[in-house]
Amino acid sequence: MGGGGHKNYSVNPNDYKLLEEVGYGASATVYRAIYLPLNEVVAVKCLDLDRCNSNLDDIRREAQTMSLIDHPNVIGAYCSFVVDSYLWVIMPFMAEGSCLHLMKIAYPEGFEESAIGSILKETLKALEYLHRHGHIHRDVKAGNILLDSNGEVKLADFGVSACMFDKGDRQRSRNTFVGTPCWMAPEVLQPQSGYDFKADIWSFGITALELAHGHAPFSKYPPMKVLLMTIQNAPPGLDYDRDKKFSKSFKEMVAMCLVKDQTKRPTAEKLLKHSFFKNAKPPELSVKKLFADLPSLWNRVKALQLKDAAQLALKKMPSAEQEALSQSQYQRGVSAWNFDIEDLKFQASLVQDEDEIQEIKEEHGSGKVHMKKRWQDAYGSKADLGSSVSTDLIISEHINGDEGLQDKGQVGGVKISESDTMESDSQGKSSLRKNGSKTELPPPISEKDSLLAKSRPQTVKGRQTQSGPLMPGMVVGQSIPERARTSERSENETQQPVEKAQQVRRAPSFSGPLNLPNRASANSLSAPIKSSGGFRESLDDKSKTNLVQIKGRFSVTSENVDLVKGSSLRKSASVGDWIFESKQLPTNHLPKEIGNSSMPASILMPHLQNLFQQTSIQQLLKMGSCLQCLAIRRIMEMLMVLLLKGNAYFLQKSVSFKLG
Ligand SMILES: Nc1ncnc2c1ncn2[C@@H]1O[C@H](COP(=O)(O)OP(=O)(O)OP(=O)(O)O)[C@@H](O)[C@H]1O
Repeated sequence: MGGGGHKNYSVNPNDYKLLEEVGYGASATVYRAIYLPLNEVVAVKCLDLDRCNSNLDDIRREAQTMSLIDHPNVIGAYCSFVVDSYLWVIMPFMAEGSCLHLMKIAYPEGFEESAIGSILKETLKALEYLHRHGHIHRDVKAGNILLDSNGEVKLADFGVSACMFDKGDRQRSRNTFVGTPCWMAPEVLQPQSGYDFKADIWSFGITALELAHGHAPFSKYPPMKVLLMTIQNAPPGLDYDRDKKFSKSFKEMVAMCLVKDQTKRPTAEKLLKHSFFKNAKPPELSVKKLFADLPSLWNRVKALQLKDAAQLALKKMPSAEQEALSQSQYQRGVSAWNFDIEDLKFQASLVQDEDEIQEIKEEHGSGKVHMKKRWQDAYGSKADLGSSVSTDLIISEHINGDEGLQDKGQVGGVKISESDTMESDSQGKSSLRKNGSKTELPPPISEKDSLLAKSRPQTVKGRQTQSGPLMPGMVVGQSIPERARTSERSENETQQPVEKAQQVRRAPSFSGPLNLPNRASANSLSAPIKSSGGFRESLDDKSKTNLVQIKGRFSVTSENVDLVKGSSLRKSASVGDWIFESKQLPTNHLPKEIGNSSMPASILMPHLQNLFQQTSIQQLLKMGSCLQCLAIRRIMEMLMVLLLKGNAYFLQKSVSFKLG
């Protein structure tokens, strides 16, 4: 397979010894591992096929695409094969993980410009390569830019993401509205506009801001609000007071990428010639030093998990483990959360009148302090990492050589070794450094340890099924298509052993309302809502007539769907996707009783849904209509009243926005 140079990597899972977990995404867990025949460290991404929204053909096609990728700045796969219900993707191990992880752990306010320049230049080379070969990455973000200890930079998640496989007919037939707006170009969000590789240039510009600030613009807002802001507001840029430190050429480069008219955005090739990149330092000079004093990747990951677990534990809300986690994750702009009252409040506030939008525009443009304050309120400042013992768990030397934090179970049928780690954490430090300043870190406390233990997957012996690689021309084991095609089966059905082993992290379900991984996930701490990834094929069949929009990560339709009844806004099977489902109802007006808050929510809900449905998102987005906004807002307020009265129905349901 591609990306592997001339070495051969076997498709036998027993040839890979899984070591520490180094990353966790919407649908996959990534392990550092040893490829035993060569005694070589590799990364193994265990992609949960049950959480993929794709059939095996899509997966195989993507695997074929991957096999053709060969560029030093694009991470390829050595090989891939199926183990139980997991697709294992074997790839080079990037010892410093993603830029997102690095920022979360040590640079919450972003990197310095020289490092940003180097990282972006390497990423842009990757994009130039992909675009030249006719590919759109569609998921450019700091979380998908991986770093190696020598400063090497690689763009990841091309063709391996579960969501990348989620495309084509299946996507269409679901009539869904999927994705996250933060990195998305306006044309991707807007119906009928279509998009091309220039969408990656927009995302690249957003990623530049993400690296500069530690977060993507608007990332504290709920998806719909971000969507509106992306479309209606002036493009974000480096115009805050805090951005004075950045060079003119950096600002100019970002502004070139973040032009709403895609035709006016430069190509990757042209952008590479910009002075900002011409003057960029080699990554070994500017990137390598970023992690010089940091603990090993897996210990950073553990620290992030601990931090999230601690926050979860300290949430006061009763019986709300997931809810609490969702809150915490939501505030961090992550890929998954549950809708509860607070979330609904957020959602309610996302529909703004023009005054509000104007206020945000001004706020954004002028970089007023309270924007920053709000950001800090939501995310915490850099001091979060170490300042609050009660709420934040931090890396400390105690994490190194810790008390069994590693999984000692089996994943995908192969035992994860604790003792066979290739290198001990000799780099472990008792403090973290951020931009030269040190943050002293308290030791973990027992409560946190116990939380972590709780979040560990159970040790379950998994069945080993080596089913062959997903390679061009190769036949995948017979059981796999069946498995892949039944990926939406009920969770009540018999689970595979591996699923059981990981069920603690599999709260996202196919059958229920929006859920969260009820495990502190280092990745989900910071990862934005996962895009569905994959290429949306151009729509040429008649079935698209009800589609409001499908290209890109968003697919908005007005067509009736009968997916998960009663749960209309939920995560897709791959956790990070938002799905706004549409369900036809008689086009009656709201009943008179709608103002009566004693009316059962179960009765009221369909009418609310219907009303939402009547409000075309397309029109809403295009018009930015005050009237519609106000109408929706009013409905949301009524919904709030009901919710606040403790209607359990709503508390357990994902809120439904019928916008299609
Ligand atoms: N080759 C690798 N070497 C080291 N770490 C990796 C590698 N690939 C992925 N990771 C880590 O694992 C994390 C999750 O991987 P990945 O993003 O591919 O999974 P995902 O399910 O697609 O996640 P997401 O939902 O964030 O896109 C990454 O953010 C990164 O930190």
